[in-house]
Amino acid sequence: MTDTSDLLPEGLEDRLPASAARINTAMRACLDVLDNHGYDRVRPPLLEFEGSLEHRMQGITTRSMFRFVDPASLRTLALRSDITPQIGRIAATSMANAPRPLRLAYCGDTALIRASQLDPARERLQLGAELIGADTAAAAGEVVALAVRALRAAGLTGISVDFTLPDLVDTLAAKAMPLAPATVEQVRRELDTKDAGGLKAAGGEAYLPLLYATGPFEDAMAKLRELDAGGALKSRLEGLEAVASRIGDTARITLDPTERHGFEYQSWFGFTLYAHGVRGAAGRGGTYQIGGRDEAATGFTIYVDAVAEAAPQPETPRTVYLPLGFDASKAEQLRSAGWRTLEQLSEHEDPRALGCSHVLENGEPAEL
Ligand SMILES: N[C@@H](Cc1c[nH]c[nH+]1)C(=O)O
Repeated sequence: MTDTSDLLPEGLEDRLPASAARINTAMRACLDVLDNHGYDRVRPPLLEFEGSLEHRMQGITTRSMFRFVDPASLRTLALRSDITPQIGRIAATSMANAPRPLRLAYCGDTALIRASQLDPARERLQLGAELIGADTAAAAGEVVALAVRALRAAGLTGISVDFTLPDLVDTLAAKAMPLAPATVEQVRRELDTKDAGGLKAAGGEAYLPLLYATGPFEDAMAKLRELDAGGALKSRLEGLEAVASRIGDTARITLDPTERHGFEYQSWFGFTLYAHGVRGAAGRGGTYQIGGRDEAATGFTIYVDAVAEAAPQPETPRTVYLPLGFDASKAEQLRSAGWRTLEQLSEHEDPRALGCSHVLENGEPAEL
């Protein structure tokens, strides 16, 4: 019987060995790719002052974060729900004088008060890279290509990248397709729900073609180009072309120019990563502005738990049982040759039940 005090809160779970091993394998594969591409790992803390998480980037609210008063400082702390704003803080403060572009990588747990219906988990392992000091098409291209490489290294297949233009409505509403400030949000909402009738009723008739400029990249781009009277989107569309050419055929590309779910702070460019077998998104990224220093940046975050679930099962390592009185130097030799060892502690152990595939016999591993 489980004592109720042993239960975990909703959306939180223990990762037992098989699941932890999958996560570890995926995490290592992705981190190696980031390191190989010159991204230096940093480790911001799990919690910090609420204000510093909130003010770093536009559109972040701490409402979805766990918050409490710190008995030491008597100030409100928040548990991070996203690591990117922390990287922004590091770039704007302790690494403000580091040469640009600055390439940083990270991996750590995040927590959310309220999960979504699609993904009930309230603890999520984020892993990512941020390229600080550039939000050009070249920077975005590097970042998207890197994200795709990381997912491939984790063993994922059928990778696709869905591009979006998070500030599209604002850009168009400013001049090319003017909207009264009061109707901008309404138009955005109708575009979110892809409701043509609602869009017209809200006074956003001019925005109707945006509803249809979605799908496979080239087709959707052709429609967007048609719409771009006056060239308000010219530089953005060229940017998208450049990013797409960088990805080549390593991933399928689609475009949904008005998608803004999950893009609270991204500016001209955003993307969502999908892959075969991954429930929901495998990751997300885009360009953004770091507050305080007002510096442009581009980056991505991979949602490791989701990725690990879909990644191929890591190979079961060969484990050799070391019976009482074994030769320590032989055991050391086996470990350096890639074996996993397990020492006998007492009589009457069952090496097979303990996960061993071999036993050390006459100085050599013998199959069990
Ligand atoms: N941290 C963002 C994605 C991102 C990273 N860099 C820029 N955007 C997320 O998890 O949705």
